[in-house]
Amino acid sequence: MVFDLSANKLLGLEPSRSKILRKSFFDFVRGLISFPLYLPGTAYYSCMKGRQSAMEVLQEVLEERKRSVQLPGAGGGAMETTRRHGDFLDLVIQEMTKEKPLVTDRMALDLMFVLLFASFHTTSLALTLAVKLLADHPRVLEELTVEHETILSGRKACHGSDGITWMEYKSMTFTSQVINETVRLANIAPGIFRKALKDIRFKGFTIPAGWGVMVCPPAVHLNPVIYPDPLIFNPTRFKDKPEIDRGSRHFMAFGGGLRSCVGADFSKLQMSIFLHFLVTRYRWKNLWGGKIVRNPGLEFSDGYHIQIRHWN
Ligand code: HEM
Repeated sequence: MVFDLSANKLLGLEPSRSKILRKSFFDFVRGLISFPLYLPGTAYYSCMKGRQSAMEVLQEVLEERKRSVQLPGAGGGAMETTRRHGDFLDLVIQEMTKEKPLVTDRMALDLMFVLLFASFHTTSLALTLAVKLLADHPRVLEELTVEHETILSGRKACHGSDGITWMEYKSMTFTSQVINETVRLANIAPGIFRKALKDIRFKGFTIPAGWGVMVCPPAVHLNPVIYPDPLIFNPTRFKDKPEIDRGSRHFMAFGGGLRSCVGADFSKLQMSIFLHFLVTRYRWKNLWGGKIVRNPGLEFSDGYHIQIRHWN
């Protein structure tokens, strides 16, 4: 679901076409952090093959879209004369068809690849974990449901529309705590990379200029000094902590600083909408699976299967 939505909003792909791409991305993700042995049968090999076939599909999509626009010099001003699809690729093509484009074909392909990867693998994992944690913590589910039922009754009293408004989204304070607590425990990015631009003194050690530094978010998010009982799912620990929205030394699920996640706000919105409909319309119970492993990223080794039914 998350992949199809991302593929549609970014590249305008219909589900039938994004299915092919999804398979390649799954192969890519499976071997993303693996021993780099390029031999058939290894995780690394399937990762490289997955990337290759995803890039082939993306190349086709890019070529098709380029053919559908009028290039400068071919008469007329690029995008103005062509059909807009209302997706992110429109903007990329718009830049590529300028007289002096900043984006080359290669950059466009890498951009499409990285955005698809960054948007689906992360949010879908976080949502899966959220569904599991809520099923395992009925009191949290109850409080979350109350927040969303209150939104529904307020809406009925006012305008009766079905869509979530921005004000309603902004009123989802407990939902935001649930999301923060879920991504703290999920540690979807097990490592964040930076480069030391100058010598850095740290606790008696020097990190020389030019060295790569791997920041390890789980070491922060599971530190009992910062988060007492760190393995317990307790969304209220994020009550009254608005500063974590920008990322901090103590909360870096979406990274921090200049290179922090560009999709964080989008992803939180997407998760809030998902949770709104989930808790107001459905109930579910665990069937099997749900075993969490770290490889080193979050994985459900035997999947996570639930039975879901209409509730309201
Ligand atoms: C639960 C959802 C998500 C999580 C946990 C997550 C986490 C992260 C983390 C930890 C980083 C590294 C930040 C750093 O180095 O400081 C990152 C970077 C990035 N994320 Fe996300 N992300 C999520 C969703 C998304 C979505 C939905 C998109 C796109 C629509 C996205 C696009 C990106 C991009 C492009 C970068 C690279 C930013 C840069 O290097 O300047 N992410 N994300």
